[in-house]
Amino acid sequence: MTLFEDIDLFDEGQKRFTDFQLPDTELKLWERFFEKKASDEYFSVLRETTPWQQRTRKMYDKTLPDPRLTAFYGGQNGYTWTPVLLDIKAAVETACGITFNRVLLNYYRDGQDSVSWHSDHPSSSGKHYAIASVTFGETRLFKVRHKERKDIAPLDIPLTHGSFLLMGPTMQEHYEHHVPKTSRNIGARINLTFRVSDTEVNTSYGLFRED
Ligand SMILES: O=C(O)CCC(=O)C(=O)O
Ligand SMILES: [Fe+2]
Repeated sequence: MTLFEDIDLFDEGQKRFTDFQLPDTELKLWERFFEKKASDEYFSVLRETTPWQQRTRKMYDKTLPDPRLTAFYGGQNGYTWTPVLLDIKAAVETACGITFNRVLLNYYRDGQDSVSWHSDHPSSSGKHYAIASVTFGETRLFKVRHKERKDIAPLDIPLTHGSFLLMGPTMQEHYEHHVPKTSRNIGARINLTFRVSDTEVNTSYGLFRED
C-alpha cells in the first residue's frame, strides 16, 4: 500500500501526516497534532477532572464491567462541554473542516483496559458521519480490519500522545476497529472520539459489536 506522508519540522519534534488510502473509506492520521506540552496538560486535566463512569454490558446471563472508564458529552443525555474539550474540538474542526457535537472519552487505566472489535453506531437517524479520534497519554495499538474483504491487509496503527485520527463517514460500514490488551507494564491513555449527532437525544452511543 502506498502511504503519503507530509513531514514538517516543529520545535517539539516531527509532525507527521499519513493518508492510509483505504479502499471504501478515508482514514487519515496526524501524529503530534497537539504539541507535547499541550498534550501533557490536556492529559492531566482530563484525567483529574472528568466524571469517569464504569459502564456495564450484558453478556448472556452475566453483567460485566467494560474494561475501561468512559464519559460522554453533548446533547440532552451528555455532560455539558468543558472549556478544555471545546479547545480540543476547535483544533480538530479547524484541521478537518467538520463540526462535531458529541464526544465520547475512554480512559484506559493500564494495559489490561481495552475495547474489543466493533464498528461505531450511526447517529440516531441512521446516518454515519466522520469520527475524529484524539489520543493523550500512553501509546496503544489501534487495529483495523475490513468486514468482508480478506484481500485488504489489516492495519496496526500506534496512536501516540497528541495524535489525531480521522475516520471517514463510510469507515463504520466497511471496517471494524479494536484496541487490544497488552501485557506490557504501561501507564494510562485517554482517547476522545468526536462525533456528529443529527438529533438532540442520544438513543445510543459508542459501540456496535460484531463479535
Ligand atoms: O480508544 C480508541 O482509540 C478507540 C475507542 C473506540 O473505538 C470507541 O470509543 O468507539
Ligand atoms: Fe469505536
